[in-house]
Amino acid sequence: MATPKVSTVKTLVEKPGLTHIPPTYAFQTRSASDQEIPSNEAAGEPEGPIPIVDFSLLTSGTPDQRSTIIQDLRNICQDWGCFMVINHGVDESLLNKILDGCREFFDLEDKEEKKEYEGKKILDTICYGTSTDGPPSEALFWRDYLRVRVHPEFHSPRKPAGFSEVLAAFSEGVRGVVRDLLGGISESLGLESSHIYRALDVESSLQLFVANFYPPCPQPELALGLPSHTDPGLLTLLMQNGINGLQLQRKGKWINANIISGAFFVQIDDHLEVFTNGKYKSVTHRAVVNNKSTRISIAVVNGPSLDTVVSPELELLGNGSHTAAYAEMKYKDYLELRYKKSLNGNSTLNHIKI
Ligand SMILES: O=C(O)CCC(=O)C(=O)O
Ligand SMILES: [Fe+2]
Repeated sequence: MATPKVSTVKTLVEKPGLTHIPPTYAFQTRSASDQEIPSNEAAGEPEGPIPIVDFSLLTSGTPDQRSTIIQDLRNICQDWGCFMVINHGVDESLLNKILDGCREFFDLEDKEEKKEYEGKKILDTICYGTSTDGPPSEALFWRDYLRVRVHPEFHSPRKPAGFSEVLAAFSEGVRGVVRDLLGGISESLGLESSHIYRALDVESSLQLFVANFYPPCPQPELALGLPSHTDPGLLTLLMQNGINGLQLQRKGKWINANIISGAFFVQIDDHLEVFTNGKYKSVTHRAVVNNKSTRISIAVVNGPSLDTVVSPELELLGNGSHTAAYAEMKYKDYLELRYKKSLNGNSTLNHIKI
């Protein structure tokens, strides 16, 4: 059956005099798990601010500083599953250029370049769309997006001019940060620094670049930008245009992730949860919207290679004294399974939990 075309939220807000959201975007149609905690109520920071990791101490600190940061990473990954990374070495001007480039992409006339990338599937190279990227559902989300496969082969939309060079430099910079973070995380688990990188073929990592565009919404308390979900990869690095809207589920509450300007917000994803046999859990998150400013976020989902079969690492199972809590699965098959379902609430991880 052909997918009915749904207009983007950008087109919707450009119509003059929009004071109410169309009923298909209304929160009441959401699953019970999203309704339990309405979008802006109960959001706060009950456990103190999100931890901050100084990346420069991991890469060029003294041995003492490095071992402290690795111990911090162990505690943070176990307790929070997410943190902000400062001093990551990716040039601030590059971060600004990629944000500007994404805004220009969303500003292209719909009839031009963007049309070519509509309605594609998860493993297609470039996809532009609205709402979530699973199968069409009755409820819609206040979000347009561009998703591009940038590694192991690099792809890019042809427009806007110069975007491709910026995207290549940005995704390479992110891969460098991911490599060193995975090194620190490996050590935090008592493994050799290069262990995760080698075991999960991160050299050929599937790296997905996702730009999310959330225009002002006239009734933000009734709509959501993205529903509750976890990301499928190993680590997601996220940045934004200075407008907050990301929320994390922590100890049964939604809390606001107020991201420091210029920092990367790092999340543990499903496949680090599998690899660590649940010691480090992937973070459930969602995006709320506001009625004042357009929010753009960029989430880079860094995975193993598509052909890597991921299973709980034997060395972390204590030589057989713990049993594996997740079944093994090829990353490619996991992605296909995940994008067959609608995003709302249910984690794909539940399919492989033993
Ligand atoms: O916009 C955000 O803050 C969240 C984006 C996100 O979760 C995603 O793209 O997977
Ligand atoms: Fe996400």
